[in-house]
Order: sequence, then structure tokens, then C-alpha cells
Amino acid sequence: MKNVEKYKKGYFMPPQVDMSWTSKEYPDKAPIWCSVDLRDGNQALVIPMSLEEKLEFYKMLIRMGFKEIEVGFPAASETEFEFLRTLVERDMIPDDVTVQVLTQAREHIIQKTFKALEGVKHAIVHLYNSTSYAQRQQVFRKSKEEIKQIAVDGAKLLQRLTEEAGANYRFEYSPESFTGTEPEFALDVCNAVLDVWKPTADRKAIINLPSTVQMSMPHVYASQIAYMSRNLKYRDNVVLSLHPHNDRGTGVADAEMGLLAGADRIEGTLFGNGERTGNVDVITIGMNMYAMGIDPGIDFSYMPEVVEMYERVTRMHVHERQPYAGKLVFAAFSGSHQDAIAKGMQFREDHREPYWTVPYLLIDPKDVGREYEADVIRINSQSGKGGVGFIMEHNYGIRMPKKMRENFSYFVKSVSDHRHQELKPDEIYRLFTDHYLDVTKPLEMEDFMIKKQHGHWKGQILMRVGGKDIIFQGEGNGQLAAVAHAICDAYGITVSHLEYSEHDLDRDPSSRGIAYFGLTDEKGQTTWGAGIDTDTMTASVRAFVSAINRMPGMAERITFRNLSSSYDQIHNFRRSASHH
Ligand SMILES: CC(=O)SCCNC(=O)CCNC(=O)[C@H](O)C(C)(C)COP(=O)(O)OP(=O)(O)OC[C@H]1O[C@@H](n2cnc3c(N)ncnc32)[C@H](O)[C@@H]1OP(=O)(O)O
Ligand SMILES: CC(C)C(=O)C(=O)O
Ligand SMILES: [Mg+2]
Repeated sequence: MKNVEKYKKGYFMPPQVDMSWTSKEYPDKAPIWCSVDLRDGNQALVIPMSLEEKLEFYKMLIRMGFKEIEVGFPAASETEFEFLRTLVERDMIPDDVTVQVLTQAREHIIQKTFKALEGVKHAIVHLYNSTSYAQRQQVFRKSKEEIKQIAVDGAKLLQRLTEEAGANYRFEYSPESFTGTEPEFALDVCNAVLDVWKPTADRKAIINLPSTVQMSMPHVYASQIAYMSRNLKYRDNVVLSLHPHNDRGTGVADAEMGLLAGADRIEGTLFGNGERTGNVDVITIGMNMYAMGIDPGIDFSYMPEVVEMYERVTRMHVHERQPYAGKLVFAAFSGSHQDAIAKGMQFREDHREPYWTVPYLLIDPKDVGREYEADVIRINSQSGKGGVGFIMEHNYGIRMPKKMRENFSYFVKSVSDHRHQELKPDEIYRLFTDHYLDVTKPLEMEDFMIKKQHGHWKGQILMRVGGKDIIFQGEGNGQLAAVAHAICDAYGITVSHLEYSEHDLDRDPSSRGIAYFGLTDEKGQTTWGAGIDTDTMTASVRAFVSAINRMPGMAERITFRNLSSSYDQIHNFRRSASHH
């Protein structure tokens, strides 16, 4: 691109670069989580949330298990101020939850913030000022010492006002635009603030290192975190917090590497809402941990509810591909993926696998409130027999023979291809019934009788053919063979290979079974049919007739042979059948 010379790196490597943390594979425990949805997320919305909307969001955060929640920037607006007052007045802050408020390091803003806090038992007052090279130069036009002084003065005021309020608030300091700040200078400012607060084991201070704007690759940010972690004063009494944004699309990587590099806490939002490209998505970080067997300590098990609430109150949209939460993130349309998932699920059931190892699915969709049937195997023109078979089995208890499944899936694919549409399970089932089940043209089976004589089976079948009733008769060494011969002999049909299977329809309230027939003609062409009935024999005869009806050239054979039965024959059959 032609303007590339315009850019150079805006970040600073720490004076000592230690990457030893890269030898850790993953964090061994969940961090302290802080949701900043109601502040950083809210300040980035086209229409910030109303008081009622914020209350609904807040309640969801509590329900999910967040124990630290940045509820707003009380000095920003009346709604922000009123929100905190409402929480206090309605007694909506549980004892184990700490609300956090953000303030600039300016006296009147801090004063207003403390007014909003009156009556709050557990609070974190979060002070920030930008320390970056660019902002010192362009926004504040101040020296490093003057910038440090803003932070120190703010820190002192927080301490004084807390003492005056007789409160026990905890303090947080952010060198805002940390990623554009020389790490030695950020360290100097943070240590100066800590010298004011003198954190103890009982009252730890939070130092929050934001990638206000992401400027580097994640390992660089993490090496800055490692440097701060190793050199901060009072380190044992400091909670080291990360606040990644997502300008380069690597917010989650920043957070995960930052945790390896020594951080204890993460500030982020649900689904990564926030300024510009957003804050880091806490759901992705938490679920990434979960997928590695570490309990994140936040409950994401009713994700669809969280998505619904979030979309409604923020007027934002959760992308279909949003990790763990998007509508399509567990969906497999493509044949080979579906095949592997269906086999993996079966393997899991058969082997009672303790660990989740199903191919193509990082986690069990059920763990975040999703359904296999609706969310995993989805059918379009990219799908294959594994997927179609999965839908038919899981949704309708239909376990077609392998070759029939293949035959059906090609048909389903072509329908989807021509319609240019995804096919939902009920449409696929309809295709199955229209295509294979009780195909009654040109032959419609009305009734049949089979009896054993001298060790041999004799079958009679009454058919309606082109408006006429006809009886066919046949013999065989089995019941089905007798019926099959009756039809095949009548029309001169040669079946070179026959495939048959049947099974109960699981969970069918009327205990029906299904039978399948595959008939291969002399040219090697196989047609399939299926029949359902409470009686296995009836299901089988239906399946056979369906398959016969679907054989190529059947209509011509019927017209050509033009068979008929007399009135007496029909009458006698009916009488015997009713006695039967
Ligand atoms: C990275 C972040 O997300 S930081 C949080 C950002 N969030 C918000 O700003 C949302 C809420 N903010 C607001 O509603 C408003 O900005 C207010 C009410 C807080 C303040 O409004 P205003 O008084 O109009 O000031 P404004 O925000 O424009 O600030 C500009 C002035 O404050 C100074 N300033 C900005 N941030 C800080 C800070 N953190 N500490 C000290 N001074 C600051 C600027 O240097 C500038 O000073 P100047 O007047 O000498 O030029
Ligand atoms: C106020 C600070 C922490 C912030 O939101 C940021 O730097 O992104
Ligand atoms: Mg931010």
C-alpha cells in the first residue's frame, strides 16, 4: 500500500526483555474478572444504555458471577451518576460484589465521583491519566514530571476523600495509553502512586495496564507486563490488572499472554464491546480456559440468554462467528466435518469417554446452552451422508442402511443446491417421506395375507393399480419372499440383489417400527423404499412396495401388462382378510 511509510512502531520495548513466561502453556487458574461493560462498553455505544437497561445488564453480570463490576463514570452524566445512586438506594449491591467507578485525575471530577459513592460498602475507585508519549506531547503538553504529578495529586485526593468518608474503598490506578508509554516511565508513575497509597495485604491496590490502543504483537505487550510485574513496588500487595483493547484484533492473545507474564486480573466486556474495535471479550478468555479444563469462575452456561439480553439493551449484534456465542460457531455444514462430528458423538456414547474429544468442536455446545439438533449439524449443498444421517437419527430416530443414507443425502444436497437454501430438519424429513415412505404410485397396497402350507409360504396381496383392485399371488421360503414374488412375478421384475433391514423407531409413542428395502435391478440400479407400521411385516411389505414403485420403468410395465382380478376374487380376499 502506498502510504506505508507513514507508519512506524508506536510502542516501546522494556529495558529488560524477559520472555521466560512463554514456557508456560496456559494459566493455571482463573484471573480476577472485572466487567467494564457498564463503563467502557457503554461509553462506546451509539446510544448509551438507559438507567433501566444498565440495571438489566448489571443484574445479568451479577447472575453470571462477576464480583467486580465497573458500573460507570459517575461524573460523566446524570444517568451515570443516577445509576450508582439507584444501586445504593435499591440495595442492589450484594455483599460479595465490589462496584468500581472511573474518574479522571481532576479535582471536581473526583469530588463528584465520591458524592455518587455515598453509602456504598465495597468500592474500587479507579483513577486514570494518560502517560503516553503522544498525549504528553499533543494533549497535555506537559513534561513527564508534570504528568506524574497529575497522577500523584489524584491518588492523594482519593486517599483523603476516602478517609473523610470513613470508607474503606480500594484504589486502582491506570497509566492510560500504557502501550504508547515508555515502560520505565509507566513504572515510575505507578510506583509514585503506590507510594501514596502504600498498599497492604488487607488493602491491596490495583495497577491496571491498558492497551488503550493496541500497538504491538501480543508477546511484546506481555513482555511489558512481565517487566512491570517484576519491578513494581509493593508487588505482593498489588493486584496487576490488564485492560486490553482490540485494535489489532489480538485482545484475547494480549490477555492470555499477559496472564502468563504475571497479571492477576482482567478487565473486559461481554462479546468484546467497547471503544473502536472493542475491549477484550471476557467470554472468549473464560471459555478458552474452560476448554482447557480450568474453571473460569463465571457461568457461561446460558449463553443464548446472555446474547439476547446484550443485543436488546446495547443495540449491538453478536456476530454469527463470535467465539462460543455466535449462532454459527458450532454449526457444521460441510460433509466431512459432519461425518466426523456424527462419528465422534457416537464414539463418545459408545466408549463413555470422560474427556471431550469430538472432532471439529472445541467444546460441547451443550455446556453453553446450545442444542446438537438445532445448532451443530446443518444441511445445505455442502453437506454429506454423515450429516443427513445424523439429523434423521437424532431428530426422528431413523437409522437408514448406509447405502440408502448415501442415496438420500445426494438427493437432499441437490434439493438444497437447486433451492440455494439451507434445509431444516422438518424439510429433510418431508423429503424422506415423499421420496421413500409409502410411495403409492403406481401400486398402492391395500392388504395382504400370508400363510404357511407344507413348509412353504404363500402370499396374496391386494393392490389398487390405476383405479382397479388386483390380487397378486406368490410363493416363497419366507413370508416376505412370498409377497415379493407375488409382485415381481406379476410384472416380470427381476431383482438381482435385495437389501433389507428394520428397527424400532426410538421414542415413538405408538411403538412403530420402520423397514427399509433396497432393490437392485438387472442393470445394477438400486432403488430404496421404507415403510412404517406397528406391525413389522406390514412395515416391510410397505417398504417393498415403495421400493418397487420407485424402480425405473414401473409405470410402463404396469400399462403394458394391464392385469386384472375378478369381482369374486376380490370379494373372497376381503372376506378372508377380515377373518384373518
Ligand atoms: C481510555 C478511556 O476510555 S478513558 C475514559 C473516557 N471516558 C469518557 O471520557 C466518558 C466520560 N467523559 C465525560 O463525560 C467528560 O469527558 C467529562 C465529564 C469527564 C469531562 O468533560 P470536560 O470537562 O468537558 O473535559 P474533557 O473530557 O474534554 O477533558 C479535557 C480536559 O481534561 C484533561 N484530561 C483528560 N483526561 C484527564 C485525566 N484522566 N486526568 C486529568 N486530566 C484529564 C485534558 O487534558 C483536558 O484538559 P484542558 O481542559 O486543560 O485542555
Ligand atoms: C480508563 C482506561 C483504563 C481505559 O479504559 C483504557 O485505557 O482503555
Ligand atoms: Mg478502555
